[in-house]
Amino acid sequence: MNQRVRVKICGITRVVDAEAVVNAGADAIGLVFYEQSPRAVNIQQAAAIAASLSPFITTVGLFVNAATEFVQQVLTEVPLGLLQFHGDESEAFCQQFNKPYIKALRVREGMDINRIIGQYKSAAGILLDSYRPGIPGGTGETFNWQCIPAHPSKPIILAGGLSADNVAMAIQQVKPFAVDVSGGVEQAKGIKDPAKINAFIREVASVSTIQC
Ligand SMILES: O=C(O)c1ccccc1NCC(=O)[C@H](O)[C@H](O)COP(=O)(O)O
Repeated sequence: MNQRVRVKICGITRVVDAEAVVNAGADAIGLVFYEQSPRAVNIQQAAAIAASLSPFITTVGLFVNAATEFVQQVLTEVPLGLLQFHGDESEAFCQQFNKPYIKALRVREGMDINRIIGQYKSAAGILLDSYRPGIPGGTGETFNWQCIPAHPSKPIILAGGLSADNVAMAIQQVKPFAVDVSGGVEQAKGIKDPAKINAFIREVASVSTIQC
């Protein structure tokens, strides 16, 4: 089966950036509900961004070791299509919200990625990101893509240090289901750059037909 590589632009903090993402043809936006992030949004900001989106764009809510009650509160106030757990959450934690979710794994040398994917049988997909001690995500750094198993049991969303300069090479090497970018399409932390978003999506489209 031939499949287009999907694009998620993470760390949207402004309606104007969400509009740029939609106009460029991305599939999903990410809203970071993690206070320590420079890209964090509060519930009011998130609700305004989500309300501004066109149909068929997935709104992804990103959490890092959040309390159950906080995730539930966000879900009652923001229409999220998908949850992204970017901390040390267990499968039991992730699936309790009865929402499709993706689990982020921060890849380290020697990690048995297939084994860990096996611990998240209920996940809709697995996001692979770079590992840097003390920083849960949005590092702007790539990792060794050769660590990624050739035939993972879940759709892979490749993240970590992607930009228009390397995303085509990444897709050709990894053949992911989707790519996820934040820092690589910014002009400043939390502020997206429409020209970089357009360039990123053009590069994805240039190599996007893969054999599944
Ligand atoms: O963006 C953040 O600040 C962040 C903080 C804590 C957990 C995750 C975070 N971001 C996740 C992402 O934006 C992406 O999934 C991914 O990490 C790619 O980021 P980048 O390397 O900047 O493209």
